[in-house]
Amino acid sequence: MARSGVHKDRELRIHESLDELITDLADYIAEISEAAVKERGVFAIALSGGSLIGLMGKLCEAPYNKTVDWAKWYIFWADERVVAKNHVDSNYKLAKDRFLSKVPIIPSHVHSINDSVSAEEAADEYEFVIRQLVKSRVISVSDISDCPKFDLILLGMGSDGHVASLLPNHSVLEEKDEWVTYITDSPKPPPERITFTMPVINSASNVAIVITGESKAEAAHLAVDGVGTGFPSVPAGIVQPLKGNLVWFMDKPAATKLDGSEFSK
Ligand SMILES: O=C(O)[C@H](O)[C@@H](O)[C@H](O)[C@H](O)COP(=O)(O)O
Repeated sequence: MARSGVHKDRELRIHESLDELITDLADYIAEISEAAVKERGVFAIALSGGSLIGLMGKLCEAPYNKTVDWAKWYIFWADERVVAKNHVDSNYKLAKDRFLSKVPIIPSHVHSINDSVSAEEAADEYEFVIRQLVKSRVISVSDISDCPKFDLILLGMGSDGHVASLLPNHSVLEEKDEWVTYITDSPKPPPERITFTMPVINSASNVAIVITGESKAEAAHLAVDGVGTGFPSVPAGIVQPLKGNLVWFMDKPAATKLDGSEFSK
């Protein structure tokens, strides 16, 4: 690993190469899955869209395809584009084509959104599904908020610093009451999306933000270094699980603008 350590209270794992990042990410996910299955008998994981899914690809290969207890996995989306499930923009389709169809996850454990209703209805229905699964303890519950406590939420970050579909300078960032909400004006197409709210992300047991490429370097700097400085950070900088762990996975180009010689070289 190029550099790994705590920087401004954040656990950063900055990798020399994408291959190294991909292996570390697979090991990290496999370890959290094993710990959750040992502790709770199940593993509830929320995915995002974008480059993240390709970066998880190693999980479909040996040894992970054999060693991970796939039958205990329950899949959710931290955000989803409100398009048909077979649409090229669908995060479900992306995950299905590149990951879910390659490992023995039980189809009924895959909880995607209803793609035949409006964004608002899809968000409401998705929250209802999550509420049922919290009741049956497939998803744990936070002991400090009334929020669900996912075992792991995986996030990518846009070059504007958004995570899930929580956009900078958007009222969606202020949503505190709902678990799942919606937007209809995403600048990154398609415009209609559902998204976990920040309180849900910050109630997870584990959150990973996976960032690659130089186009993310400025936002990574604002997110990681902007915290505690008194000025509003980008949405990624507001991710800070209240009682969970947060790990930032980066490649070197994404880390080039971080403060401090140790991390920015
Ligand atoms: O559906 C989406 O668009 C996402 O879930 C979004 O939050 C994504 O993770 C980031 O935009 C990063 O995407 P890239 O890694 O492809 O830049």
